[in-house]
Amino acid sequence: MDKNIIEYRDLSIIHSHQKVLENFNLTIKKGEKLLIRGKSGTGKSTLFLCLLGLIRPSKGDVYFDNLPVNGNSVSFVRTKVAYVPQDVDVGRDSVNEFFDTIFSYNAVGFSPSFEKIHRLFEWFELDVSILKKEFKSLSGGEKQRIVLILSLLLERNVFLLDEPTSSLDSSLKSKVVDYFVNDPSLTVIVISHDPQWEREGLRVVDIPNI
Ligand SMILES: Nc1ncnc2c1ncn2[C@@H]1O[C@H](COP(=O)(O)OP(=O)(O)OP(=O)(O)O)[C@@H](O)[C@H]1O
Repeated sequence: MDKNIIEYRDLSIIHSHQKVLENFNLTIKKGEKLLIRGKSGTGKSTLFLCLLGLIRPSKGDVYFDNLPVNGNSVSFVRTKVAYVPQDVDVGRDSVNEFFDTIFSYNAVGFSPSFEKIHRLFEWFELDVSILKKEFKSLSGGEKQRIVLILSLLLERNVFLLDEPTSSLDSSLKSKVVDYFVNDPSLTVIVISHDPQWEREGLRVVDIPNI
């Protein structure tokens, strides 16, 4: 576990004249598990969006697998990273249609097996009948688990999880944390205020107020 997978070098972000991050440095090694904490508005989600090329830094660079994230590398980065945002809106689609849409993209290039879908539904305590329901009609906790399952079905090794357990009860939180923390092949960066993520071996990074 000694190869750097993500590096924020001297990153500064200014959103509409407001300084959000200033000279921020962070190096993440392959297989590491990181918990990002900090007050609301300190720029935690912005760190994820910079890595995905959705926000351009005002100063500094982000590197993924030693490549600077820019117009040439961003599609590569997006095929390697699974991003779970705080809120997901998929219109009126059923869960099945939502999955079909994601797996129809050329950048994904495969469909998950039914066994894998069923195994994950079982692990996260969801009934497969939910596949037929409108995503919009699900409870907050069901939606969170569906999006986490989707991120795992993508078979990527780097996970950016933005408050992924905020709507789950304690026992489900623990299952989600177990799943992501116990697999040494995964690099996991989670933004959460939930103490359940504070596991041994997980590095805590506090984003300062500026
Ligand atoms: N596209 C944008 N344009 C202008 N301001 C933005 C933009 N995106 C984010 N911001 C501002 O940048 C700051 C940091 O936002 P960010 O979402 O990264 O914070 P956060 O630490 O993840 O917050 P929270 O814990 O509340 O989710 C906030 O003040 C936000 O309003």
